[in-house]
Amino acid sequence: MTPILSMENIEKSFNRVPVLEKVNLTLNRGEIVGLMGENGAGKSTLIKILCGVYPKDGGDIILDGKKVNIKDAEDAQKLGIRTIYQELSLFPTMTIAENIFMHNEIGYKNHKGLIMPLDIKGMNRIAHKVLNDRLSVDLDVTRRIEEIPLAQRQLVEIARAVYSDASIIIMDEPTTTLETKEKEQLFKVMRDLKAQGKAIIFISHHLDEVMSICDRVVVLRDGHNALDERTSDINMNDLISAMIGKSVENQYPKVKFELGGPLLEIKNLSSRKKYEDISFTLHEKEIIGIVGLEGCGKNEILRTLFGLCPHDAGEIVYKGKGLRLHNIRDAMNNRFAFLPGERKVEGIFPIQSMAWNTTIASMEKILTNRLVSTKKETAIARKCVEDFSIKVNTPSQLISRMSGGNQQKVMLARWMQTNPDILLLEEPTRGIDVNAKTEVYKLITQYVQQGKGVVMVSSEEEEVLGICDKVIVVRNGKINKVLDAASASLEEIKYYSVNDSADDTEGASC
Ligand SMILES: Nc1ncnc2c1ncn2[C@@H]1O[C@H](COP(=O)(O)OP(=O)(O)OP(=O)(O)O)[C@@H](O)[C@H]1O
Repeated sequence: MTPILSMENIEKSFNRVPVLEKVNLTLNRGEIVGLMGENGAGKSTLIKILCGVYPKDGGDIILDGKKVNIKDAEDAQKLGIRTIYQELSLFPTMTIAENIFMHNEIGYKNHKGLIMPLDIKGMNRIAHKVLNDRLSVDLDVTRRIEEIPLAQRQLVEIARAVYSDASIIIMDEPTTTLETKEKEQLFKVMRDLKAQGKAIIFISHHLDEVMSICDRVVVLRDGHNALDERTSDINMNDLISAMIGKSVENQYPKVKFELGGPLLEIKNLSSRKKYEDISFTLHEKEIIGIVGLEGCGKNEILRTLFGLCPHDAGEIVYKGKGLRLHNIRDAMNNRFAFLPGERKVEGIFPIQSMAWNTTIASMEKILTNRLVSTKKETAIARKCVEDFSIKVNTPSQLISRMSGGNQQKVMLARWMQTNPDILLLEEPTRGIDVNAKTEVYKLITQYVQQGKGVVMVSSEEEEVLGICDKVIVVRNGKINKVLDAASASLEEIKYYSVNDSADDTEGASC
């Protein structure tokens, strides 16, 4: 059978630095192929070439047996290639139906060929049918995108691809912001699309997801093909070895330190409609994880500690003294640091260099006579490149031209540079590959060893159990359960995320 897609010997360099060297990727109808590799391995670049974002320097793209020349994104769409990026491209103030029909509107053409007026009823009916019949999803298509949760927005993007009759659908880390139940729904939709003969490329750093949903996996390493195998013929260790050239002995290098005195005491903290009566103590050398379903209030609790979310009752006591955190400046003056989860929106300064982004929170270190010393800035950036294994051509490279995972490492390096006493982390390893995750865990461990404290919010329950001392499960804005990470299980975290601890039954193993 002729593959629907065959990318052969694809080559690409940026500023004469090779990023892809003779890379091959094939895809068959009704097949889901996982595309994996370390941060900076070249996955997004390969996909962007397929979608017409970047021109290739060499090699061929063959669709259904015919060589094609994809000049731009419009070309790719005409050829039936659609990408669903993490940052969705929907119009928030328009309805689900209007988004599905964007650029494909139906209605009555006027004498200039413009579609006026639109057949709103007809579009609503068809949009509902696409969602219902093709994706088995029941949504009110007259709702605006801004009114629906992220997971549903992703389904709308997929519906748009399906309606435009895409035969190749590329999903770039689609599960990063999804909860377990939403992931299951997405996987069901992917299986349905596969049964309809669609071909899917699934990019993910989650080995378990790739092993469970993909038929085949292609691994890139440093811009070369490192593995192309059916998932049924390999195991996770094979995948890790192909990605990083060695196996990971212990993904969570947790060291249990004897805790010091109280560093931060949170007493009956409340913020109207967000969370209520939150109390816990963070000790020196302690890592606390806060978990719970999306919207439970966990992020707002963390953000309050960095002056980003106001609270209207309760107390924050830091090293024995009551603290007022009105804004970020207050928090930074008290040596608090915060790594936001939405890297692209709140983290990076895209038009600045990697070095600039690394040092922006610790400017005092790079000043000479009150002027920025580029020499000092570069020296710090170079040290961070080494300490955090950051892949970048030079520290002067624009951060927006770095791979997603490497941008995340720069964010962490930025805040570590401030030498904080308390590190507040929101989804610290989002978009980071398996090897880099372990490096980040090691860095966090070394950091708390110096008597510092970490509070982190993460939707990756394994990581919370793997590196935290204590796990606080928040449900409906309240602390529902506090678990000892050393003895708790994933099932307990999931259970207390959706069930009140007051209703504990024998089914809950706690
Ligand atoms: N526009 C660009 N200009 C210069 N270099 C670039 C550009 N885009 C990507 N690169 C470089 O190409 C390499 C591969 O990046 P790419 O984004 O393809 O990696 P990736 O495998 O998708 O990584 P991640 O898992 O972190 O998203 C990186 O070293 C990156 O810095």
